[in-house]
Amino acid sequence: MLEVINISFSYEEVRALKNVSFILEKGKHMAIMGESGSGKSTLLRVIYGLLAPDGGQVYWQNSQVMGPNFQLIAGERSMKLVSQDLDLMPYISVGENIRQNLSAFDMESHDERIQELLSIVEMETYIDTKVKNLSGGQKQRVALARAIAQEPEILLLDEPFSNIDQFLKGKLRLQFFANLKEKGITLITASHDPEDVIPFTDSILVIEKGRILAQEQTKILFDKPRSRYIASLFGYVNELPIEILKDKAPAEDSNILIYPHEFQVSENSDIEVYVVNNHFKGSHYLIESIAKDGPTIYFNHPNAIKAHSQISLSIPEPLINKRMVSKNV
Ligand SMILES: Nc1ncnc2c1ncn2[C@@H]1O[C@H](COP(=O)(O)OP(=O)(O)OP(=O)(O)O)[C@@H](O)[C@H]1O
Repeated sequence: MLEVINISFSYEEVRALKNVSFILEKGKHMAIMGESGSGKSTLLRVIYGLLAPDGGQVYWQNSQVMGPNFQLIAGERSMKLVSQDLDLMPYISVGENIRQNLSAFDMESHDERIQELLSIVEMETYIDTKVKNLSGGQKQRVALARAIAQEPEILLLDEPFSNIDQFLKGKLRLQFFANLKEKGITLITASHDPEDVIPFTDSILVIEKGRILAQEQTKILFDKPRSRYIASLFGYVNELPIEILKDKAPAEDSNILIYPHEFQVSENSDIEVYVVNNHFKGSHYLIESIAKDGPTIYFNHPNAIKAHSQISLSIPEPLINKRMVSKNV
């Protein structure tokens, strides 16, 4: 079990982490999500032992992770961090970069293991290529393979797929995360891309301005987000005044959060909108519209809808109660 207890950290003027606490069970996969600058990378660096916190402690399997002031080589040995700067050696080959992270024992099995690791990230054909000649996405894939060369107990990933193209990303994520689960490796992934994490994590830790807003199972967080900030981590969300539901509106001074795919187009319903624009999304259109009483509403529809058309939208009843948020959040 990883225990992060009351961690605070400042970079001179900036208080990057404020009283951060959470627990992660061994073998579980968790994402840290939050806007740019919210403290995700800093938190990973404190957990790994690269930064010494101003206050608080980190424990892995009941022993304390000692920070840089207590170790000759910074970084906890049972963990691996793949940071945004990747930390590869540019002038040696892909294969040799990985070999550097394999154990000094069992040397006869190294070639086989390097092949196996490169196949997980689909880089077998680059084994002899110097790292300096790779693209940004290819370097990320080598860094991922290198990080699991000697199966760490915890893997910490900072925006691990940010430079990898869409063609490969889907398959790579499936293969890579499935491999970690199979090996029982505990995982923390910092990301602001919902596609990177939602299908692959057991839970999400939401962070804003260095404070934890929520730690919840992924599906629960999506179904019942407590604020627009949290819902926005899953993609675009509409925040509408509850009065838009007319006589169905509960007598509360709240807003309601609705994702674009949740609206239903139905005749004579409460929300009448005029279509402004259509945005093609591949499997559907995202329709931009304006409600009669003012707010802009985005909803999904299988087809494009003519601009200026009048459409009636409804919100499924079960969503109404669980999506109300205070107007001040
Ligand atoms: N080396 C540094 N010196 C001073 N301030 C820093 C340093 N690194 C980060 N910060 C500040 O600390 C805060 C948290 O930064 P951090 O990099 O942890 O955020 P993040 O959530 O990982 O952002 P991103 O998603 O853009 O990578 C930000 O306000 C940032 O400007």
